Amino acid sequence: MIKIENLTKAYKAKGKTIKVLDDVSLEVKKGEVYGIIGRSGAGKSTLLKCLNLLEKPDTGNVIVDGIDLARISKKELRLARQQIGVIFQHFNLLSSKTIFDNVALPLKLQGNHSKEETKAAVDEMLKLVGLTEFAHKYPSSLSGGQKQRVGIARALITKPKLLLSDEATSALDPQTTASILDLLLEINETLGITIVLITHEIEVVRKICDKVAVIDAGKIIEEGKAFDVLMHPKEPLTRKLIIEESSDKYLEQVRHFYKFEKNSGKHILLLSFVGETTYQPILNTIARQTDLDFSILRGELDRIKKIPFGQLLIEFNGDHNSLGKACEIMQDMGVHYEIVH
Ligand SMILES: Nc1ncnc2c1ncn2[C@@H]1O[C@H](COP(=O)(O)OP(=O)(O)OP(=O)(O)O)[C@@H](O)[C@H]1O
Repeated sequence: MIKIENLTKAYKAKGKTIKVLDDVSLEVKKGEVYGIIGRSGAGKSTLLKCLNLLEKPDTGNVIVDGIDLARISKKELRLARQQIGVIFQHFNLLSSKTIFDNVALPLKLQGNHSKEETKAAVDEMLKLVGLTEFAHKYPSSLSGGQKQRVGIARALITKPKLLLSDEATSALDPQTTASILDLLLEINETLGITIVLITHEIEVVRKICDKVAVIDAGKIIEEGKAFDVLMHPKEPLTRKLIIEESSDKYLEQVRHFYKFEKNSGKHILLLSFVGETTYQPILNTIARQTDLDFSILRGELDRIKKIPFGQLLIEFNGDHNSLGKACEIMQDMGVHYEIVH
């Protein structure tokens, strides 16, 4: 669906050249939800804007649905953009227009739809986002989550194949964020629309992304299935994003806490369970087959997209042979473990 090849982009400011995208290549398959995560200033917005040529890359190719957007005429680009919907962090609604007119706007700009067609299309979109009864209200009377629903309806009214999301949930509280992410997932699954989103929140990646790319200083430093990257991050920055913004924070706290008890003879392990292994009686098995005692320091169950996973932070007490045996058992049962201390 999307192929970005060797993209570079630099801005000139005050006589200096700042390289914002540095040889970025990535591929998004049809129907995927693809997340691009990074810290502020990493180049996320610039990369997203290159996907619909709102920013023109200095070099490289932006191929969307087989068309290299950087190498077509303005007229062709206008047509290609009709296949790309965009939603924004601050919704970008027109405050002087009703919800109905905001959603109808892209069709009006296309200029070739009858009043009846437009009404039918807007009604369909408002139903999809659950705002039918808000058609004649104005944006100022809506909550943030409702405004974003209007933004989504407006983005989808031209029936695009691709939806770009520019930090669409960053201005929303956690509960509203969850409902908007659910809506995006429903749209992806029922309408088959490919979604590319940029975010600085690992939670967004965890909830809806199939794939994720981590961007830092204009370079993609890690890329892969969201599940693999979240469970086994390779790069220190990815790990930091996960630890800073998710409940994995406790791992850092434990590292800090146990730093003073180096010779305690205790071993702290973080166990990660994926899919079916989540439901296995691993601790029971270890207790029966080794001389280790254990205490559970912390545990949680969650999902990455739809795959269940669990994490347990365990303090094992016993000799190294027993610990080795426990590690073998975990390996045999498909449980990933990390010796924290
Ligand atoms: N039009 C511009 N002119 C000059 N510099 C720019 C321009 N747009 C972005 N930049 C610079 O490019 C870098 C990347 O900006 P970009 O907005 O792509 O990052 P980001 O990862 O989206 O950050 P944030 O999450 O804070 O929005 C920043 O250093 C920014 O100051």
